[in-house]
Amino acid sequence: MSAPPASSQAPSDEAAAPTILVVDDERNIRRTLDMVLRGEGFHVVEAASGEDALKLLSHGGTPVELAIVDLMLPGMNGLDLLDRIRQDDTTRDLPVIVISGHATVHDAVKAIKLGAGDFFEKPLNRERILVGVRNALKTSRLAREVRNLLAEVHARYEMIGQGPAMQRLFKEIDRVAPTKASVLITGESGTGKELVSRAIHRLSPRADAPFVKVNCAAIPRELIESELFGHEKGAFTGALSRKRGLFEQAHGGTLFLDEIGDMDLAAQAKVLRALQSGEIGRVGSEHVLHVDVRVLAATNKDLARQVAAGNFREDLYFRLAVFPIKTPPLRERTEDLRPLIDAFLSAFCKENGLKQRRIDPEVYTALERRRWPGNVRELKNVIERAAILSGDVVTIADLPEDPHESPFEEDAAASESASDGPSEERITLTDEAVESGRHTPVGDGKRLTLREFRDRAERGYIVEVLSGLDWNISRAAVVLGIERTNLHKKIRSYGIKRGEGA
Ligand SMILES: Nc1ncnc2c1ncn2[C@@H]1O[C@H](COP(=O)(O)OP(=O)(O)OP(=O)(O)O)[C@@H](O)[C@H]1O
Repeated sequence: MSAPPASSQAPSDEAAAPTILVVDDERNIRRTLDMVLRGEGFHVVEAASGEDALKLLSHGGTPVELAIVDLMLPGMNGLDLLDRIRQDDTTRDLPVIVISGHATVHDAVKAIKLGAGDFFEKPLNRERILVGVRNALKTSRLAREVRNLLAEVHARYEMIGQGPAMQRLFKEIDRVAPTKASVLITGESGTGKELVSRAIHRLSPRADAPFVKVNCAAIPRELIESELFGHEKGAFTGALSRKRGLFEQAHGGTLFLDEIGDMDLAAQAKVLRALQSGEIGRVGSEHVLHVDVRVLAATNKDLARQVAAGNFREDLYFRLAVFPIKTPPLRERTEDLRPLIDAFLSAFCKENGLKQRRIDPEVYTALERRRWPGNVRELKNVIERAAILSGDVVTIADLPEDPHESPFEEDAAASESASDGPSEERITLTDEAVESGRHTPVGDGKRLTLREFRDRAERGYIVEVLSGLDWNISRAAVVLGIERTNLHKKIRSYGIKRGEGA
């Protein structure tokens, strides 16, 4: 292979040329790659072993932008090297292409699962190398840009979201934060309403003053007034000393009234008065205190409906909803699932001193199919649990059952109407007969068709696997080697009930 002339897509000058690390113990392969890549204007550094490659990567100097690693290395092999690269914070995102001979295609597949971007088979082909290298560099640059954008967004709002719904939300936060307007944040539980309120405070001119949160649902009705406005010593039984209320504590800053939909009507009247006049009085005191507080409120209830039902004051509703913001449910922004999953997994491992995990791509697909009624909070819990259960790679077997999707409950109706499922009347073989291979008909002496026999055997095996795995569908699907959705279908069509065969 002779060095080709530089092409039009070659990096234009030496300073901008990406550095590519070639790791191979065979000198000829290193020379070939060096010639092909240098010919295209790339900068090449070489290592003859995994150990040398790690030294080179940790050495500093010109940052390596791509590594090409042979899987068959003496000492530390290519898979181990890849694993080490992924475990190190400084090289975790380095794109890696693996080189494999025919004998190691299986390992190459394993390497791709471990995060290798591509693989070159020996003998090496010049065009294949150049296309692979350019693609890997382009993909990694795009990924870096997305990461940087996400990091910027995260630093500003402390929330993750790259899809249009979240971009709209961020814009609304930016608009309203600098003002003193009250904001009513509505949205389903776990969608980030509290995070929105904190972002508004942080991005407001009040950022250095207190942010005080009140959970209106958690304070007993008889205590809410003294909690919000404070009390004098002896104002009521149990008022052993003078106490500042939350409005007073938030003076100059922001008061966040969470679960406002659960505040009773008497307290609502007092909050309204405080908002209208800017004046509050401690319980048991004649004194009037002037407070400068910006109020943010949140609820997962339909407050307009609460107003119509007479459970919420209309005047307070309008006072709070000067600027309404709605946090979108997770099922309407599935494009945010992957960045959320990655961020939760990485943060959880870091916080708990665990080795960073990789994610089997099937995990994303499986989680994208869920409905997430508990929204981001539910997703976070699922990921943290999976991180605890998993090994180096989080797989679908580490995911808990989706509590909102049980095929067993829907079974009764489904199995009654299932036309292609096995008919109870016609199937006469017992499980034992199937297991022992005795295909003798029983009952009316009619022989089973092959399809009926196969269905019966399949049903019995699925029940056995499910009951052995505590009826965990994700794990059973892995053991059976089929998609979860396919297993769901089979459970329905065979009319399998949880607990049967026990
Ligand atoms: N966009 C997001 N990015 C990162 N984490 C998020 C995001 N949205 C929510 N979370 C996380 O999900 C959990 C729930 O968020 P939060 O408490 O703000 O929701 P909420 O809507 O106020 O819930 P509730 O109505 O039950 O009080 C928190 O752990 C929060 O950090």
